[in-house]
Amino acid sequence: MSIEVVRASGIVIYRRVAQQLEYLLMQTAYGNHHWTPPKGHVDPGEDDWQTALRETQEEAGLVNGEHYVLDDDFKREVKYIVKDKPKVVVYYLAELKQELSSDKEDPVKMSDEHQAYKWLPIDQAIELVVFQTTSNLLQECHDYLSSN
Ligand SMILES: Nc1ncnc2c1ncn2[C@@H]1O[C@H](COP(=O)(O)OP(=O)(O)OP(=O)(O)OP(=O)(O)OC[C@H]2O[C@@H](n3cnc4c(N)ncnc43)[C@H](O)[C@@H]2O)[C@@H](O)[C@H]1O
Repeated sequence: MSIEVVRASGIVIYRRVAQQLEYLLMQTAYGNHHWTPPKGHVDPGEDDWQTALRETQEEAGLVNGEHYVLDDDFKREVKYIVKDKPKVVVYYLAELKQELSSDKEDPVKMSDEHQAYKWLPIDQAIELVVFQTTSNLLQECHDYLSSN
């Protein structure tokens, strides 16, 4: 018998403010109000890439090309257990366009699924997400961007 794996996908979006990288985190309006990058379940007939773009638009109001530029080379998986089922979240990486990278021009528009969002430097972002696997993902993004 095969084990059912819950699959989701999303995008780690960062912006550059005064030479510093800030990462977008969103807080759920439900459950334990945890913080993650925009992401969601892969719907039937979708691939990870389509889901990531759709969920980012639905949850943050951000559109590929209009608001952010995706990194072609970065793709990582975060794995954990939710309600006894394994879950895999595929994350892509994207930079918010420079002309939108200030609080004044901030284009993020939340849906009802979230109650707050923040752009945070890496140390604060890692502290807020709490979960080790998601913290590791953010650190990996940061190391990748710092070395490029
Ligand atoms: N409790 C609830 N009450 C009401 N409606 C709810 C609900 N949970 C989900 N929904 C509904 O489901 C929809 C979400 O669908 P989607 O938006 O499509 O999917 P998702 O981001 O993957 O959902 P979720 O927030 O549950 O996932 P996560 O893995 O972060 O989180 C799932 C669990 O894993 C935990 N978790 C997150 N990241 C983790 C990690 N890295 N390691 C271990 N646990 C982690 C979270 O704290 C959380 O407990 C919402 O519209 C909402 O209506």
